[in-house]
Amino acid sequence: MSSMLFSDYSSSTTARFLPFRRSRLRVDGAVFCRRLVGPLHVRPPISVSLRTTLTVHSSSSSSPVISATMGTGTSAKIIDGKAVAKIIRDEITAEVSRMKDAIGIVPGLAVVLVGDRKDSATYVRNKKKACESVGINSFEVRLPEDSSEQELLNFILGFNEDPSVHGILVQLPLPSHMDEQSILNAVSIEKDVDGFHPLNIGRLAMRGREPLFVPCTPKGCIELLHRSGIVIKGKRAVVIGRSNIVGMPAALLLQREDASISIVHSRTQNPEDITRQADIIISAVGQPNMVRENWIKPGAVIIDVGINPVQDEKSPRGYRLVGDVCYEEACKVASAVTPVPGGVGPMTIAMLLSNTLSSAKRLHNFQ
Ligand SMILES: Nc1nc2c(c(=O)[nH]1)N[C@@H](CN(C=O)c1ccc(C(=O)N[C@@H](CCC(=O)O)C(=O)O)cc1)CN2
Repeated sequence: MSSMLFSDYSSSTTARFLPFRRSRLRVDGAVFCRRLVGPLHVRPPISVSLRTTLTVHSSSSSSPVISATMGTGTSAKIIDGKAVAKIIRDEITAEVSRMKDAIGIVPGLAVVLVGDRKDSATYVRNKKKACESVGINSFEVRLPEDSSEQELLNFILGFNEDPSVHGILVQLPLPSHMDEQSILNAVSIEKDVDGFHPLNIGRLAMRGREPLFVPCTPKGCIELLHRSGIVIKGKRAVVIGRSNIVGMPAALLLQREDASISIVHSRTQNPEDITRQADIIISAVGQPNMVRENWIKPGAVIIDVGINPVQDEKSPRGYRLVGDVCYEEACKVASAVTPVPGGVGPMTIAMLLSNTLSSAKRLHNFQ
């Protein structure tokens, strides 16, 4: 019986929250995939001849799914999230301009950053740039780390009332003295472009109810599957991780798409026995290279949400980013894989733009 190596960030954090301040950089090397799962009970990999197939639209020039070029033994298609995100941004640019021409309204996004985490500051900067690139107005508030909850709430309440703001986002994680729940609850459900308000999540969980917004990262995962021609209906899907912002909503979304869902988490016994049955795996735990070849059914589709820094002296930054999934091994056994970086990450921001545009359309009754 193997014990789980990953922690799950079941309150509200996810892989990409962790890196730079809370945890030290993780060290790995040439054989990193092997080292990280040492204590696990490893079973022999399933024969490739048992390979099942999912419908993956192949590498036509217009498809975002392109063939892997990793050499012998590699068969997976690489799902290029950067390319898909660019296509989506172009679509949004056209819609923003159509809306402006028709009714003179420009969508607006307000982003609030508390504290000086470097990674959060980078994400906020990238969101601002992305807004500029599609013609969405952005409003940024930066508050010092020691701000009070009330100061932050005052900005949120102001944006709730501001008609030029159609989306409000509070960059997470918040400093530990702040109560994330009460902050997220304060965002108007109609401007909750992150989709983190409990009413939006509740609606996502209920049959026959529609959330106004779906959280950006899980929405990006599903969008990648759709745009890569991967059929979800009727498939077995496993989500690794049960965070509020990725794992849980990803499972709800897959269920809405008529997949049969299992959720694997830090208390799951023998997770690889469950993941090995999956046609689709979405991993969001923040453990570098945790998912190994023998966790993956031949032909499965792998969506890797983890963005984990590992030490790398050769990189100018001193580290490089790897996913939750051992990419080299997944490429050998899966039918399609998202890379890290360049997979789900860019889709998170594209979905934020998409949610902001939808919000402006809804608030102004523009079809
Ligand atoms: N309020 C929110 N806070 C946070 C969210 C969120 O969706 N809403 N998600 C994450 C961070 N995040 C956006 O905020 C985010 C993380 C990573 C990327 C991305 O494009 N990553 C690149 C790699 C970037 C690099 O080289 O450093 C990639 O994967 O290719 C986009 C957005 C936590 N907080």
